[in-house]
Amino acid sequence: MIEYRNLRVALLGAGNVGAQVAALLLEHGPELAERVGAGLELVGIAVRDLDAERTADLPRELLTTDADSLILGSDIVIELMGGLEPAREHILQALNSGADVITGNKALLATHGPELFEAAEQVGAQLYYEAAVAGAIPIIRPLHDSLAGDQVKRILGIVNGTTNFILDRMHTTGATLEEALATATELGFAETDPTADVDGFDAAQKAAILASLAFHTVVPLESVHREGIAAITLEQVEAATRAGYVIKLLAICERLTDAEGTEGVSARVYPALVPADHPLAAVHGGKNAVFIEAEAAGDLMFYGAGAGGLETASAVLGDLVTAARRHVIGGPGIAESRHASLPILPMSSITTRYQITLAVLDQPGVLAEIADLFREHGVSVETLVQSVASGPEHTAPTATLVIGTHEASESSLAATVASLAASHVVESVVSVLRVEGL
Ligand SMILES: NC(=O)C1=CN([C@@H]2O[C@H](COP(=O)(O)OP(=O)(O)OC[C@H]3O[C@@H](n4cnc5c(N)ncnc54)[C@H](OP(=O)(O)O)[C@@H]3O)[C@@H](O)[C@H]2O)C=CC1
Ligand SMILES: N[C@@H](CC=O)C(=O)O
Repeated sequence: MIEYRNLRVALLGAGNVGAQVAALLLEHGPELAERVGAGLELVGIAVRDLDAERTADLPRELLTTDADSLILGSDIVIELMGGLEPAREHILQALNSGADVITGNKALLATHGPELFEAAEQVGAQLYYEAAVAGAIPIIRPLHDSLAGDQVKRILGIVNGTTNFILDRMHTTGATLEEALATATELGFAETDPTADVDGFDAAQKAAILASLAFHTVVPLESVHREGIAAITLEQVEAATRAGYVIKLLAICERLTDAEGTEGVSARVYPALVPADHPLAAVHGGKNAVFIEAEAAGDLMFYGAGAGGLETASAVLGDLVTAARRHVIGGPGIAESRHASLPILPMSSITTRYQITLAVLDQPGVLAEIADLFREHGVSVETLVQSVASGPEHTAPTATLVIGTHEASESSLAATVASLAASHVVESVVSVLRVEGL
């Protein structure tokens, strides 16, 4: 028996995700009302173009281009427009009018999160964002609530479906990056501007959100080290496979102590070699997975669809039910806890393992010379594989060396690579990849 008045829900955006949210809400409205204890009335859907094709059949009379009027008088506003503006303006307008807000907009949260959370706190409203990281996978609520009493040490995640899809296609079918990206776009994984995926911006935004939440500190987007997959070649992918690895774009958020003893936070995104038998290597297609290492809970893994309209709509509707229940039950909003103020450590503070591929002269003394360069910079070599190359492009006999290191600091590794590049026995540094998950 529902006694509470209907809650007015405004939806901003009816694209890949928004259209599915609207369709599910209209289809399952009565069932959701039972779960909430109040009816959920979709009062309108703001779009740019009333005549654009939609991925779901939506009642024409719900569509409007007047987002401002729609927000006025709504209890809950769902922002699925994407981009920074006018999404930021609309969210602030909604919060300031006392509405709770749900968003999947990681770009906005990573850029203007503190301002938005502050605005929510001021008026006692809630800002929910489960869909902003890893699509359908519940990861925000576990970090926000379930692990609130624990100490998160490290998060290692595949958080961008598009790049995982691309790398997976390159590994499994030999497709080029461009071919695989075209398919990811058709499937609705890719951002409107897919360089946001390929160049690691999307993953960096998610890393900033995860690190801020996990370490209760503000981790600005600019502090996230970012490398994308644009430079990853089929040759590197094949070489990784031969060596027993797969290449994955990883987001890593870590609480660590640097060489000077400063405790801080590192958030970074880069393509890394992951051992083929590691669980992350088995994350295929547009799927995402997030590992969390926590002091008391130990290792946790979350896996599922990281992108896609329908899948992401599930996370949005979960937030909607949570927000609506709070309206029915009442009580103040719970402010985001971001007051730890841990320093953000630079990339030079991190340590990991590396795999360096070199084209070198194939002549006596070369190995000794290269070993000396590693020793000089304090980087310990763990494995070395040599293969001899021949062909018209080689004027002198050339060999390829694939060198795996023990754990080394980023700064020592950078110095080693600079010395290798300058060495007369090295024709070129073919690639440097970090190795994670060993
Ligand atoms: N796609 C995915 O798999 C995932 C997406 N997200 C996030 O969810 C959000 C939505 O993504 P997605 O659905 O893919 O985006 P789309 O680009 O497919 O859809 C955006 C929607 O917003 C509308 N819109 C854009 N600007 C305005 C404006 N100024 N005024 C009114 N309406 C506007 C568009 O209207 P019109 O249709 O008329 O052009 C469109 O309906 C983004 O923040 C994205 O990062 C999060 C997780 C996964
Ligand atoms: N473009 C994103 C969509 C979800 O956040 C991705 O590929 O993961």
